[in-house]
Amino acid sequence: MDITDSAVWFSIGIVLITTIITRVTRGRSRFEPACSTPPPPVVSCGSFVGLLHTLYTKGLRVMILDQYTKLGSVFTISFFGKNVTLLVGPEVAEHFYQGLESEIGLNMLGFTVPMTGKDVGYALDAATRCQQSRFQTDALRPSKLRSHVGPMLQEVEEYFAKWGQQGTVDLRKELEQVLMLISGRCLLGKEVRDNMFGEFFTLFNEMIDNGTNISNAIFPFAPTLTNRRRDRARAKISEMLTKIVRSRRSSNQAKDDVLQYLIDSRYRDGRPTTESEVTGMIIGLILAGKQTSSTTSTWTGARVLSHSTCLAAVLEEQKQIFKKYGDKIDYNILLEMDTLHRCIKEVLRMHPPTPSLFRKVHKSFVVRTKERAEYEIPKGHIIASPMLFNNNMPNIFKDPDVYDPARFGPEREEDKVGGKFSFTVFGGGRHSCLGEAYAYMQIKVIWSHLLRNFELKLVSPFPEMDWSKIMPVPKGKVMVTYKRRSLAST
Ligand code: HEM
Repeated sequence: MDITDSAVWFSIGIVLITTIITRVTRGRSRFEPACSTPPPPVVSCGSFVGLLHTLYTKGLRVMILDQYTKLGSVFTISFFGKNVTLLVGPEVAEHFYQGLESEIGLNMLGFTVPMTGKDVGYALDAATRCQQSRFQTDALRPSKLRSHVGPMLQEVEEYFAKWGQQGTVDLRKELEQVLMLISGRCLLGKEVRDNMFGEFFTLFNEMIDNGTNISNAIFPFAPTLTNRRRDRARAKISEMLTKIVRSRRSSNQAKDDVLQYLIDSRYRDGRPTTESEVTGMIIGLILAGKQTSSTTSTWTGARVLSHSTCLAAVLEEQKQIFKKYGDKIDYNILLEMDTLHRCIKEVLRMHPPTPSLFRKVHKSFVVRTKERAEYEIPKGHIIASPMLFNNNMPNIFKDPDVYDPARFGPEREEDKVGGKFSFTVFGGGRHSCLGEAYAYMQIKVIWSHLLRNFELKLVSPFPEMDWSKIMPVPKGKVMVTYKRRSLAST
């Protein structure tokens, strides 16, 4: 990781968090009852300057490592009276992921509300959101996913059929496109995919571009130009989707896509979902899955194509599967692609699309470190689970800077040996990702097709990380040359 960039990212993160805490805590009592368990050690204002210096000169990981070595796995960064407590490593992560929402809040995700709308997700109370999560979980469960493989494959085949015999492309742009087509087809359905795909995703990209910057996260409702652009795009998206939901309902058309599942979902009291809830939930799913999957697909290309042993291993796997099943691909065959799966998982370890998760403490709680020290994390603190650091802890992941997919193989299983919360790239506990299986599935459909049909070479330098977004992405173009080939003849 680029040191300066990570430093900038972390500083921006700190500023963002401070601002959010200020906004969230404004007007509330600061008094917390005294207790016998001590609070975590604090990186005070004095050391804060040193901390920033380390951050800018040596990077985020070294900075956290310094504090981790000095203070242990739980420490608070305190500045201008605000507190962000880092919970480093799996031993102290349990309550972060498992705590009740009344105790550990998700307020940090409030910036998504202007995009998903006031009737869904983080705009709602936990009980209603839980029911909506159930609709989304059901829509993405394996029994439903099976039927998406065919349409995904068709989108992928049609898209890459347009490539010539050989050429040079920006892999990042190509993969973004194909993933949008897959979302259009499997999540949104035929009306969007066939009739308004271009317009829909132009608007969607406009909404994301103007809605997921650090500034939106700090001031999601301020009357800024970017917020206005975001809202304008969102209003048009909402209009398009509302028309589709209304038309499907009035004509009793039943489709096999996630949108239809959300339209047909009912709350426990029998109430059907409203148009604006369906619209908000489907936007939420695309929002959660689009950037994360396209970033991961691009990194998969960059890593595998830069690593001859991995490239040979994934190719050999495709050859063996091809020998067994010919060019047929279905849900079960995708599950057999273990080597490819591990290559993607290792990419996620090294390039987690969400480098850290944040929560707000609503009720003080006690954590116990592996050295048996106990600390009470006071109400009002922001807590962070820094995946970017956790995924690189050498006591869990051997030689963490080395791209080594075999670490997840049956002999090593480093993520399991380290304990329940060692690998939280898809979150964990109460709010773990609902789209994990879907994400792996679409990335495997794309990469198995590319490996089988093209000889690829990365021709631009290995990409750096662009930290200017809430979800960092590969910086610049990721240029790749391709030449058609047939796996059967290799
Ligand atoms: C490589 C791809 C992906 C990664 C790395 C990823 C990562 C995550 C993470 C870390 C969380 C937890 C957030 C938190 O605890 O604050 C999450 C939640 C979520 N993800 Fe994903 N995600 C991916 C793809 C997807 C896809 C494709 C979908 C849907 C189609 C999806 C839907 C969701 C939803 C709905 C939640 C919210 C769960 C809740 O709040 O209960 N994700 N994801």
